[in-house]
Amino acid sequence: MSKQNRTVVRPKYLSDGEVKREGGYNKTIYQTLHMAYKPFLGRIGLCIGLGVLGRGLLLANTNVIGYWVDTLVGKPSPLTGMDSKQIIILLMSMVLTGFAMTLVFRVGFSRLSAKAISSFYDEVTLRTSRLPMSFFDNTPAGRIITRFSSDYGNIFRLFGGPLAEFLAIIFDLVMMVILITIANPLFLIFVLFIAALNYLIYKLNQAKLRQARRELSASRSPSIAHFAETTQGASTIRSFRRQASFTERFESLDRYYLSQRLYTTRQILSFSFQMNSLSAFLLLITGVSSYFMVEKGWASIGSVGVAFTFIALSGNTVQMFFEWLTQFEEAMIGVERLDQYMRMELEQGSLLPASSQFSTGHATYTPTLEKYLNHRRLTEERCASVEIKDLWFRYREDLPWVLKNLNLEIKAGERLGIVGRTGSGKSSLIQALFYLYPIDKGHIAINGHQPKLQESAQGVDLNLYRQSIAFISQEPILFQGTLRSNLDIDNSLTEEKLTAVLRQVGLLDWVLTQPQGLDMRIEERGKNLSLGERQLLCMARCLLQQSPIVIMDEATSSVDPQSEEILVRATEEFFSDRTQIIIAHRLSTLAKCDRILWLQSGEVVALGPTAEILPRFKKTELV
Ligand SMILES: Nc1ncnc2c1ncn2[C@@H]1O[C@H](COP(=O)(O)OP(=O)(O)OP(=O)(O)O)[C@@H](O)[C@H]1O
Repeated sequence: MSKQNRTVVRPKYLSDGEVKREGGYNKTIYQTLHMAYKPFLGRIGLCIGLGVLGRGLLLANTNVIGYWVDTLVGKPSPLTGMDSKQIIILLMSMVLTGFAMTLVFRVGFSRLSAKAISSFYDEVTLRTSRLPMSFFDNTPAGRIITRFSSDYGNIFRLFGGPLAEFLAIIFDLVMMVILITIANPLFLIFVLFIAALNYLIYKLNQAKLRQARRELSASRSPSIAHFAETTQGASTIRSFRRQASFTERFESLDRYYLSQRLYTTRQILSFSFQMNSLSAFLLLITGVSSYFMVEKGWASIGSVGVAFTFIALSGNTVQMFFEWLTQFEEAMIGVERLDQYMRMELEQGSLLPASSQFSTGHATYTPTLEKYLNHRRLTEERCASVEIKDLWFRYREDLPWVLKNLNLEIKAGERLGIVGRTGSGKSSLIQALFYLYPIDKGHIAINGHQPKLQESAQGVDLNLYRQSIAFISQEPILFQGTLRSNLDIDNSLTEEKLTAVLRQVGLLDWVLTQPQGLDMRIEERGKNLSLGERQLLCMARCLLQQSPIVIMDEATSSVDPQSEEILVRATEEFFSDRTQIIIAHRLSTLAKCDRILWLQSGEVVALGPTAEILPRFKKTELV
């Protein structure tokens, strides 16, 4: 397909923005593969040794048969003096030993390689889950999914097993060169000539093939991203009857992907055709030359038989080698794309767990520190104070400030309500409290502790800091799994404790009516539960977390009056000994707050006792 043709298919609203690399691979991928295979190098070396020997024994049969032919026509050979029975036994033993060695190599190598490449996947996951929030804001989910599914699929399809096949082909080629040379060194010239021509054809195609595969990988994610977005918004799309435009967009993106696939397939076919033609041509030359070599007495019939068999076989093997090489390239492009995620800078203050094996320059916990932190809390008190000092906050350097010079102290055990019109910065203040985005100016501290965001800075561990805040968000977040796993994330709580908390939030009767009780299945994002049930479950999870600070972001906006009452009670009773920060659109929920913070365009309009600020806010904003 011509370049022009391919541009026509490209959809006009392809907005995925995948970065397409050109030229050679990123050098870091070799380091990455080395780190993945390092723990297995000894055993892999042993498997490879067995593989080479095994293939050698299987192929050397041809040489033994060649010597046998020479013996039969009366020429001296290494087998002179052996009878047919002994030669057959020798051949059989070589085949059986070679077969057993090849089997051990294939099975052993494939298992080790699969383990090595899975460790790479784990390491990428460890780092990707710790990337800054801005990465997730700016990267469509489909693009991330493609890297972890399609790209990783390409890697595993080769490194997870068939790489042994590819290596076996390489062993065959090496052994063939050795065995041809043993049969008659003159044939080495043919072998080198064949190898050079094959290499030339490969080089002529390599850049085009590599680029086609890269483009193919990059063209997959826009349609997957669009698909994911469509399934998430299916009910909205139906209610606005926008199915047609979504389908059209999907088809357009999919056509783009298919055109890339077609283009790549054509490149591979053209390459295969060139290799096939070359093999046929070379076989003809070798056949004719061998005839003249025997005629001139430069080679025995047996050695010509051996060399001709190998050269005919090597034509196929070389072709297979280059076909595998293109698959290898596809896998390497996958490694390159995942490696890119693995090398990204982590969120400020985030450290890799001590179990991380790859050294990529990211800060990592020591096992002692990790163990120590597992049993630590920021404070053993039931509540904690929050200090916000000269805080300026924005989501990215190129975006405007959303919180401007905020100064505020929330006392331990205080209940603070936050009000403000939509877009005034209420939720952003919560993001800032968690340090989810870098804070360039000012700081926030809990009980006087700021998180340690740089290695050289002072402060407490970021996770320890975050654990001291529990959050009930606008949209209750539940995960696929059981009810129990959603409440007890690290599986450390007793049944009694879980039941007691469910009773507190008024959900126990409902749970008991479920056939599987606490083990009932929760679907993706809790979509098999009502919004109110989801919110109450999040409330229960929050209670179990026992954090000294509890944040509720519009927690009462979408539950029925009865559930709202439970939530209001929960705020007043269950969390009464905690520091509470409440953002509620129903101002009745805020009536029991000690103080109200009134925000407008990211600035403080007023901060004071509820009885004073709430009526002022109502008068100004709700008239
Ligand atoms: N992830 C983000 N990236 C960039 N800008 C954002 C992001 N989230 C919010 N903003 C911007 O920050 C400003 C404050 O938004 P915020 O969500 O804090 O308002 P809010 O007071 O909580 O509004 P609401 O009551 O509607 O939830 C808005 O202008 C919004 O566009």
